[in-house]
Amino acid sequence: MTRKPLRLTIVGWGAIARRVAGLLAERVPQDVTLVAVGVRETTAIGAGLPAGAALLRHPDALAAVAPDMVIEAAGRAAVGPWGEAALRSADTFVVSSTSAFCDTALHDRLIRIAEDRGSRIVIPPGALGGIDALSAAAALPLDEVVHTIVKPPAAWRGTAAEALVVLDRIESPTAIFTGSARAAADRFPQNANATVITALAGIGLDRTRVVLVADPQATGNSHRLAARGAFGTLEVTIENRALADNPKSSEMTALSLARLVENRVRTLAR
Ligand SMILES: NC(=O)C1=CN([C@@H]2O[C@H](COP(=O)(O)OP(=O)(O)OC[C@H]3O[C@@H](n4cnc5c(N)ncnc54)[C@H](O)[C@@H]3O)[C@@H](O)[C@H]2O)C=CC1
Ligand SMILES: O=C([O-])CC(=O)C(=O)O
Repeated sequence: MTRKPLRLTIVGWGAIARRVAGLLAERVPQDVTLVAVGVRETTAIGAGLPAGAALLRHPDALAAVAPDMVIEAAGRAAVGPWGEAALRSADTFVVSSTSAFCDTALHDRLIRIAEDRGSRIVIPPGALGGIDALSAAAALPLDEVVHTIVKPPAAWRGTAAEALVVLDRIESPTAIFTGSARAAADRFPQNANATVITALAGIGLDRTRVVLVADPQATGNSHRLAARGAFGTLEVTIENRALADNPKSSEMTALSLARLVENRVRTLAR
């Protein structure tokens, strides 16, 4: 029996969205159709929108394209409106801007809609490695989870870090934040989404400890997860290359999203 191509919509058309669309077009062209791209009403779209993909300027337009899966790769503000519409019209809503889940009311509202409609919210591993192990380990008590993110100063430009340190002048690794995952993702929504992934997989937003570091010697974005509990201990470090179009976001985030979609259409998921 032949499977019908997966009808995919991506919300956002920035560094991650374009990379994911490119990877899927290259790797599984027959199995996935990008039926639409969701943008803000004010967004000017340059060249590069795949042929046949509709441009949606409002979440209400989602129902008409009948997607199977909607991937958000836009920003924290997009998760609520696009998520509500996606969970009503698609079976799966995949969230990249996971900092949105610091808002408990939003989290609960999306869960309620998903339960009502029989749809699912999926949190991909994003920029991280080892999330599968942390999530499995959380079936037993966890004592401690620490997530350290190290990025070059350029990745912290345009964020709350600028009020704390003079990014152009730092000469050695400098901690710009230490605290909970909730506070990290709230203050650094463009740079600390991954801490929410860790928190949701492990011991939650308030118990997960986070350290954010600006390092003038760093050439990419590194994430170190350290966890201790009844399962044993875990230490995973990933040194990610940043995406060419956005130094704040890692290439791995796009690769991981492409894998998630490919696994949905592959006979052997891996
Ligand atoms: N979960 C994870 O591990 C990671 C998550 N991220 C997050 O993923 C998101 C996308 O990242 P990038 O592609 O690198 O960012 P980007 O800035 O390159 O692209 C975002 C695009 O979304 C559009 N956009 C913004 N708000 C929108 C809205 N309300 N509705 C529709 N479109 C909107 C922008 O115009 C832009 O084209 C960001 O929130 C980023 O912080 C990034 C890296 C890792
Ligand atoms: O988690 C985020 O917001 C982005 C990040 O650190 C990465 O892509 O390495």
